[in-house]
Amino acid sequence: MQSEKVQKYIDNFMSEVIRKNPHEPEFHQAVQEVVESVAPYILENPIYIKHKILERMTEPERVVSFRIPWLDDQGEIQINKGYRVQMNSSIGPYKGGLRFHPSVTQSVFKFLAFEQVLKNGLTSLPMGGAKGGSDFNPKGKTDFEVMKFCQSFVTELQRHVGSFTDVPAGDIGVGGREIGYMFGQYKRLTNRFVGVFTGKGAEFGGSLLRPEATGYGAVYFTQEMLNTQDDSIKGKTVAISGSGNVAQFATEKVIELGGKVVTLSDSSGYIYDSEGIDTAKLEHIKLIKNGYRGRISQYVDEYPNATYHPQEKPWGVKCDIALPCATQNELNGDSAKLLIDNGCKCVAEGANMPCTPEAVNLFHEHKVLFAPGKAANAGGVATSGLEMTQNSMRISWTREKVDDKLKTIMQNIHSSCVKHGREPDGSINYVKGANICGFIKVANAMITQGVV
Ligand SMILES: NC(=O)C1=CN([C@@H]2O[C@H](COP(=O)(O)OP(=O)(O)OC[C@H]3O[C@@H](n4cnc5c(N)ncnc54)[C@H](OP(=O)(O)O)[C@@H]3O)[C@@H](O)[C@H]2O)C=CC1
Ligand SMILES: O=C(O)CCC(=O)C(=O)O
Repeated sequence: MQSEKVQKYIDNFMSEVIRKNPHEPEFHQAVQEVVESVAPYILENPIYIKHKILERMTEPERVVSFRIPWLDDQGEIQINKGYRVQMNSSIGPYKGGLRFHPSVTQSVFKFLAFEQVLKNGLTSLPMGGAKGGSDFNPKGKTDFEVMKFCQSFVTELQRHVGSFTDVPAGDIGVGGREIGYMFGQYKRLTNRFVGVFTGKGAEFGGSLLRPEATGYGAVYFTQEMLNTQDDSIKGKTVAISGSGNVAQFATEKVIELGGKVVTLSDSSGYIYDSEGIDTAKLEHIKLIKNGYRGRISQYVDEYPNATYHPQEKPWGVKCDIALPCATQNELNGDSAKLLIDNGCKCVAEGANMPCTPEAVNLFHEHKVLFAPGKAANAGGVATSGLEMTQNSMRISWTREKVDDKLKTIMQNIHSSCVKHGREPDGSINYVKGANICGFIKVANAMITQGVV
């Protein structure tokens, strides 16, 4: 419960954000959460009010949107819409992923870019925040069509990015295949072999462990949260949503640490395997999703003891830990109630903003350990930062070295959340901790750089 003065500040601020950014519900949601966390801190430190930091932080430095024409395999012209939201460059070049999914809007990219600014601030690496992508749907497209689309996308995007300007990476619908095509086209257009994308193939400058980093990092963060209660992942039952990059590698790390993953999902439904998804089963899922680009339902063809639940989410199963790793707002208040009633004690967001505000409030109310995405999934962008470092130095670190650095970064983010998120009753509000810590880093850089 906020004081009357703080609540008034939040309400006034949000009504202005909504007035200036109409019809952008995801962006409003992301800003509201941050403002609620930082408002008391800002009111105690009026320098941030004088410099209008929050007003500037919620206005993107630049938004570009553009046409992407390309020819499909039938020779027909297709037209998609492209975006890049360059939100904040006060602590480094813009940095953040590209999403290819038919559901994207400017609101989605603004929320993702805003989250990215604070997340990147938490990593302690010099990266500003951006996000972008297209309403292109890679599902059902041939490799050749994906390549032609990526080439057209980069033909416009290349004007706005660069290794000292803006360094995109992957997100939903964008993995190693797409980054390879985009890197190739950028090199061809500019005649420069530079680290303008991260998540590249290891043969041409990609960091070892970048594909694994978001999922592994989310599990390292979960482990840190459990450590505060003298607990661990070993022996725990874990429900995971999604079956893409983040979900696959979160599953891999949970298995390695002795936990039992019982669910994975995609946008069509979820699978439940009461015996647990072991390494061999996970390899089969990787083949289905990355090799055939198939559906998670195909898992039960190979493992008939498991069950498939079409059009449902996995949050009704009994578990100790939940890792939502698919997309925004996939876990609502009703799902949170189910998880709490079934004894779930820890939730860490592998995806960006997968839990609705109602769900987050319930987790806090019931003292469920809850990690927001900007802290828990920061391992991906942090390892992208490590890829940028390796590219600048023209060297390649071993997998072990990158993993050590990733672990340390996740531990440091956890400590920062504890520092700023400790409540009077001793519990840790990781949302508050992450938001205040990310805010301070970016805000102080903005003040130092003047009114820009
Ligand atoms: N990749 C990275 O390094 C990082 C990713 N993230 C976040 O993690 C999340 C997952 O990204 P990533 O694993 O890379 O993406 P992928 O494209 O590899 O996988 C996405 C997964 O989520 C499912 N999904 C997508 N949209 C929906 C939807 N509307 N409803 C239900 N399921 C959906 C997909 O199912 P289907 O196959 O049916 O589409 C797929 O299983 C995103 O929120 C992303 O922003 C955060 C930090 C870094
Ligand atoms: O690696 C990156 O630059 C971006 C990762 C990303 O998109 C995210 O953290 O949401």
